[in-house]
Amino acid sequence: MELQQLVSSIAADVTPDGAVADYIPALARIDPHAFGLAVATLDGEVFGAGDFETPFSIQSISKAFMLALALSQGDDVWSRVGREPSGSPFNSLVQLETEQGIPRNPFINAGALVVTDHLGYGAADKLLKFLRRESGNPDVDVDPEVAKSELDHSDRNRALAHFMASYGNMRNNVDVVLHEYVRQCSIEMSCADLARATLFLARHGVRNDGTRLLAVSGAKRVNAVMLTCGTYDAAGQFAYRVGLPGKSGVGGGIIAVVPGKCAIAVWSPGLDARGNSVAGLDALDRFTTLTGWSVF
Ligand SMILES: NC(=O)CC[C@H](N)C(=O)O
Repeated sequence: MELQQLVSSIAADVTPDGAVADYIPALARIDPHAFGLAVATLDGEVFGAGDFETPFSIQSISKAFMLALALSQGDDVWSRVGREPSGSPFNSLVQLETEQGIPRNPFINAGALVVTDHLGYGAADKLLKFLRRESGNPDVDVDPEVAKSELDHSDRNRALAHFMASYGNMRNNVDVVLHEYVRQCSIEMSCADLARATLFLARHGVRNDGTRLLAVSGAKRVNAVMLTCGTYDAAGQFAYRVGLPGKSGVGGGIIAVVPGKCAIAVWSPGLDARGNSVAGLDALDRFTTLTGWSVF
């Protein structure tokens, strides 16, 4: 089947379900029935269906790009954050105390706060610049309303950051780190933008302009951490059903990578209990089952 036909038939077959994230009030207003799917092939061509051009809040999908940016500067971030699945919710505090303020991985909130701190002041602007270039969309930007809403409801993330600071694992002021973090999470992109922006991970580290962000081994590592940790305490289920490196966000988006072939972005705001898009997971499951494209 042609890719366009495949993407359209998956979009026609899935049924949006689940509950919209409401702990960030600005996200609670999104239509839970929206659904978009885009597949970008290595040459940058995009096949999309449904609401694939509608911008949405990328939330924790930003964590995958932030890790890539941090690793493009070297490996030293690994002295401050682990790379094991947490088996705990994305905003959990419990492991931090027994593990002396070193978060399990860069894709739970604690880990992403450390990566943000590692990149320091201007981290969100650096990410924005990268995403605009890779997506080819100069209008990619932060939604200020979501950023404010998130900052106004950031007690949990603030607690995580202060707790890590107490172990000496925060270099910058917690307010600065939180400001950078909520801006990254509040970036709005469409599935088409995200699929194009994720292509460097399918191209073993090579950006859309042919330059390299990461060495082959660096891209392998980001993909590996996405596979094992990208969907929090559902990473086992995601690997089982989808069989690809993936990263989700509570805005209802998920990116996934087929190394050497394509990047996929799917969006449907209804979430399951672990904070992953119900229809997004279903669509990716169908995609890898129908194409046989998986890392296994
Ligand atoms: N899983 C997510 O997408 C969580 C991101 C969200 N901005 C938070 O910090 O809680």
